[in-house]
Amino acid sequence: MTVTLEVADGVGTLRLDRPPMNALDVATQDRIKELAEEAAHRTDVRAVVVYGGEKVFAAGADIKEMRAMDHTAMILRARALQDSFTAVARIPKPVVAAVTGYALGGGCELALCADFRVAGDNAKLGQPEILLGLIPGAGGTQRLARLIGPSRAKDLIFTGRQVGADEALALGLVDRVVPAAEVYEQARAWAAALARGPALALRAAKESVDTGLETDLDTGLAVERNWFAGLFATEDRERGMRSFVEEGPGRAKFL
Ligand SMILES: CCCCCCCCCCCCC/C=C/C(=O)SCCNC(=O)CCNC(=O)[C@H](O)C(C)(C)COP(=O)(O)OP(=O)(O)OC[C@H]1O[C@@H](n2cnc3c(N)ncnc32)[C@H](O)[C@@H]1OP(=O)(O)O
Repeated sequence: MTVTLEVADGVGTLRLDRPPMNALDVATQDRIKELAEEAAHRTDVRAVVVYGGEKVFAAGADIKEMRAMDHTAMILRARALQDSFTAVARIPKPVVAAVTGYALGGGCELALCADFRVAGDNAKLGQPEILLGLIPGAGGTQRLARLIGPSRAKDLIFTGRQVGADEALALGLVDRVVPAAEVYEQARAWAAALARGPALALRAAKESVDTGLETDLDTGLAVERNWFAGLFATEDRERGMRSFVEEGPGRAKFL
């Protein structure tokens, strides 16, 4: 199986395993969607790590498979591909991408669907589709521009160039750079800390920020206030405020 979901201590690891470069063929794309939806619904999954293994995150869509495709096949396939990655982006829980080695094309687009990206110091990210006469087709033109800004996104998409970990950090494309051997450990620790947090409040925060990026300010403010008011009905809110009042400054933290 090219993609698995391993769950332990509240963290679900969505693991790509299609040697040598985790090229994302149709079967892998469809499996990512299935497991992202599973992770979204499982109550024993409170945070997710997307991981490609020690050597590579994913070198993109499977060029050898794509080469055999014609325009009509791609018209039929393109939406399913976007939906596969959107399923990851729509997981209503914190998602951390553990980026080792290459995250190119669809690989970078998959990492963009996470809330956070931890990159190894040898990581290389980019959207090289232009070198194939294409553009990103799995959400990259939208998510990359939203994350790092339109001109920086256009630089990477127009040129197809790869950026190393330090430049990716400076661009805001990744959030943390760690020694390559520690990527999964650090990403999982981050996810595990978030998994200890108030699940509904985390879901509310993610949905409010993400919806706000996709709509007008009034609608975004409406989403925020509905979630804010709704959270007053939760035990986490009771517990959090009680802890502050009764325990003072040393009150419990989850991060
Ligand atoms: C009927 C339906 C059919 C549907 C089919 C398609 C579905 C829809 C898909 C739509 C996707 C749209 C959005 C995404 C687009 C893309 O991602 S386009 C691809 C972007 N990625 C790239 O351009 C990277 C290509 N790879 C490289 O540049 C290099 O391989 C590398 C990553 C820089 C590593 O170089 P190096 O270390 O020198 O290793 P190599 O020898 O090049 O590679 C090792 C083997 O891995 C194979 N490989 C690498 N990348 C891919 C890939 N993307 N697809 C397929 N295979 C890949 C490479 O061929 C080598 O294989 P072997 O020679 O057999 O060892």
